Amino acid sequence: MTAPIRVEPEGGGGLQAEHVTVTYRNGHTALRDASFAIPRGTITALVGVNGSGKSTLFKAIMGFVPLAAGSVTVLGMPAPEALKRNIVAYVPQSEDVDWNFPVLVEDVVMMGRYGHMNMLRIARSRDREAVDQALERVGMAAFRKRQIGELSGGQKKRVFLARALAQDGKVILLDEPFTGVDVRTEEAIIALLQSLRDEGRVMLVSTHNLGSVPRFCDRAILINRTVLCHGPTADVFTQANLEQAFGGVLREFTLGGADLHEDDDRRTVTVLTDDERPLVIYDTGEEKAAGDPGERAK
Ligand SMILES: Nc1ncnc2c1ncn2[C@@H]1O[C@H](COP(=O)(O)OP(=O)(O)OP(=O)(O)O)[C@@H](O)[C@H]1O
Repeated sequence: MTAPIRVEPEGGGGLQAEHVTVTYRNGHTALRDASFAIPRGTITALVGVNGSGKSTLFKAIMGFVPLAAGSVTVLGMPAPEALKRNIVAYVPQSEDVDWNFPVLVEDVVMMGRYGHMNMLRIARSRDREAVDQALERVGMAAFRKRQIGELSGGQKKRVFLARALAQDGKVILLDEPFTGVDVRTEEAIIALLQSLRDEGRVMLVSTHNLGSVPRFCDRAILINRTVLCHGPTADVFTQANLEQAFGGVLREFTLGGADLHEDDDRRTVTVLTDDERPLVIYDTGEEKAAGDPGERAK
């Protein structure tokens, strides 16, 4: 793979990683020299093949795994400081959660308030209000007395989103929030993320739903054990960049000519998919000027 890019700091002081390297205890380096910068008030997609280091990046930002090198800056402060101030919320992948743990939905959401409480963790009225509002906002208020393990996959995702809302995270990391959810729930989650963006929060969302990314993400990061390319979605989400990031893993087919038209129309439709919702690229058939391929690896 190509060498990582040099990142110019961008305005807004949102979330910035500089030369981040993560090596697990077994000696495996899952991320090497990964750098990117995301401004405030944006939704950024984190996209890459299985094992490319998406979850590792989230865990590194959250301080769950140590950085072997590099640094992460959150809203202009070092990540450990931002974590101490409860600014970063994390919605983990479903596989990373023990659903058999006997806990009510409202208790899960209250966990988002722990960082705002004292050592005894006694909830005050503002904590309870935050939980109520968060449950309302994700449409799960009616389920608050249910055991978390009794919910469907999409409902569980919404509860964990509510926990992040109750925490009032200014930076929200979501690890595959759309996996296993139906289209309606996906739409509801996207609408929620958009309203959080409009409040000026920073969202980093890992996803395999390539088709949804251009629709709701302002920016994208392509990752494969380092950051290959990052920037505005329109610059990053090109066929060439995605093919580089996914190699042979991506399914791709292009329809044109007699497959698509009964005349000599030169337009084509290309479908790229990582086996979730596909990205569809319409080619007008006109000669394209050489575009700026995002802020990509040189
Ligand atoms: N605790 C760990 N110890 C050692 N290696 C690990 C550990 N967790 C993950 N890895 C390895 O690090 C690499 C990156 O894993 P990671 O979970 O970050 O990938 P991912 O991009 O989130 O993948 P997916 O799309 O499948 O969720 C993989 O090769 C994985 O096997």
